[in-house]
Amino acid sequence: MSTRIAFLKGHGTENDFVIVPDPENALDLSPAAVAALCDRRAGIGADGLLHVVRSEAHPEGRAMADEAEWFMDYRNGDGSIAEMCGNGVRVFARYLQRAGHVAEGDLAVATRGGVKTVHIAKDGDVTVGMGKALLPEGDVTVSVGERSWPARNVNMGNPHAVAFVDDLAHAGDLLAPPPVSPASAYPDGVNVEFVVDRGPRHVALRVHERGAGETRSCGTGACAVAVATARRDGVDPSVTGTPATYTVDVPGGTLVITERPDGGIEMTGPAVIVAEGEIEAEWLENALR
Ligand SMILES: N[C@@H](CCC[C@H](N)C(=O)O)C(=O)O
Repeated sequence: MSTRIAFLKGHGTENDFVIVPDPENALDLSPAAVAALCDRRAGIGADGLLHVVRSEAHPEGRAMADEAEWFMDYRNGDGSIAEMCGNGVRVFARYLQRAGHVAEGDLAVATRGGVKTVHIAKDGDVTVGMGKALLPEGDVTVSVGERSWPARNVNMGNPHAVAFVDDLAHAGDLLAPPPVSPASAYPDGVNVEFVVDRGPRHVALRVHERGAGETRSCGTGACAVAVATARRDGVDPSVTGTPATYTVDVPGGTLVITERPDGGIEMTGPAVIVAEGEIEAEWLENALR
């Protein structure tokens, strides 16, 4: 490991990330190292970490290298691995553009959830083709204290439970993961979204993310919410043949989600780089002691 490690800090609707460019996959980013970097008091602080690696250089990216030059090795803030991060992939693309690796326009990014197509627009927004939602059968219940709600199980490459509530305050302080039952529906843990209506095809959410706690936004969560809301409303683009667009307010901004008749979901929102710097290798070594 070199004595200093370059990093950037970025966010998408305030879902924030430490970005670590490492094209040749030379760094040993253990779960403990990721958790130390994402620590908001003793580290840089973030909901998650975007390890930027050439697909060819990463064992989980290699099979996608013909389609996508870059692999998003996404880690949650507690060091755990996740399949996908919708805000992360947009910030990842913004980093690649800023670093001169790609131009505005379309690019493909390899993720554990498959290859995603990203469009970097001139106006600053970034759109990602998230693929299709899976809606596993079976009843799921989300609880907070004395209250509980039926929830929709939605898989966006990663697992979500979407509960419609009367008031977002009913989600409580979200300092701990809200219990979801049956636990067997989510053997690898779950991201939980609480949703209220704001208007026609317009909702707002709060989210408790697996591996990160309550965050200001979750892109895969916003897509899960858009699909769950559409089905609740009797809207299914594969039946009507018409795309359905939902506006999803998150605590950190707004995301616009469109589901097409072929089931493909696109998400648009801002992606911002706010700082860059160097990590002291000595600090990291001490943090891991
Ligand atoms: N914030 C992300 C989701 C990150 C992964 C999630 N915590 C999980 O463990 O599945 C997003 O924008 O999608």
